[in-house]
Amino acid sequence: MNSFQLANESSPLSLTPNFILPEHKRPNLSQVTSLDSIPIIDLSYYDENNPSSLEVVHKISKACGEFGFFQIVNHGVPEQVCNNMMKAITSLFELPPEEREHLSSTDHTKNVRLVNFCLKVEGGEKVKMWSECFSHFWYPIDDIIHLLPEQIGTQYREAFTDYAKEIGSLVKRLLSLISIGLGLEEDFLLKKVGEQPRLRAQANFYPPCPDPELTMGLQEHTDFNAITVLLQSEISGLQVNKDGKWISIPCIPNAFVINLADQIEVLSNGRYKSVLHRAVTNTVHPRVSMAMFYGPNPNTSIGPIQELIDEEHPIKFRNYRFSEFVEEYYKPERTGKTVKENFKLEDK
Ligand SMILES: O=C(O)CCC(=O)C(=O)O
Ligand SMILES: [Fe+2]
Repeated sequence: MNSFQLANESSPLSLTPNFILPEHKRPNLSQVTSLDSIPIIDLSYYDENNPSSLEVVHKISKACGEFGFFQIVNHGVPEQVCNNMMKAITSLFELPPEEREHLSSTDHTKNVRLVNFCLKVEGGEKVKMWSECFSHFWYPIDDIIHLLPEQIGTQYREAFTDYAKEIGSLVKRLLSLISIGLGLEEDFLLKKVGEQPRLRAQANFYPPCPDPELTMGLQEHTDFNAITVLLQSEISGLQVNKDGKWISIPCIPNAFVINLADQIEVLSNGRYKSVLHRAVTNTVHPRVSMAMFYGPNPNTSIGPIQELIDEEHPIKFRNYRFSEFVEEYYKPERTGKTVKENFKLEDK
């Protein structure tokens, strides 16, 4: 791919001033470390009939508390299903800009939308991100797949249908491992989050960028759902914040990156973390990723789980309806601050 044109722009992408971040928001790539990394967990060691597999539960629990992120291998999702998904996403972003433009929308409530995100800088102009993202609901898959517009061809529909079914089962397994790790009944989180989940998928495309130091593929954020399963192409770009430092996440063949999102942080009363992460660009290779967000239905009431509140762990967040959180997230005047801070209780 030589040049890429964002769907809502009239000329090929170039590093014009509206993509250039103010200095304090730039990625500062020389400070990023690859020495530390998020844990890699082999799920094939987990067997519910075998107590030694509690080691997997323990590893996940530790990763959730320390990093809020981990990678999983031998997760049981066929390689072919993942490859087909990646190919379909790549083809989608190869559609001519005028075809993608029909999908463009700034309305976050739309079932299907294509967006070029912006960063609202306090006291400044909006800065465009060096990426284009295509998102839509993914549950129940057989009901939503035919709602995708015509230009989303059969390659994407077929690949996505297979992929969504696999990820649906994988998330259920992960939620049960995470529940056990928290000392809860195995189906606790699934019941809480997954009765009638509201799930979005987001395919991200990051074209090569002439100067990755000046721009960002996706600005730092925490995910506001419950848990995210990320599939990335073999080009790295994801970075995770650990104790104020950025760590770059290596690409491992046939692995998924799992991250906890805000609702699990609240439900676990802060024991598990939803941490800041971002995507940076590179000068040579286009990069593709697919984030499958798994979150509660807007009517679900969320708050720290009773069993996880005690003298040593005083309650950290107030109760709310998930729709309230989402509303706060999309407030136009919102700038950098992560939304979960608004639901924190004062330290006593
Ligand atoms: O592309 C990536 O690696 C990160 C994507 C991401 O964080 C998101 O879609 O929320
Ligand atoms: Fe994210």
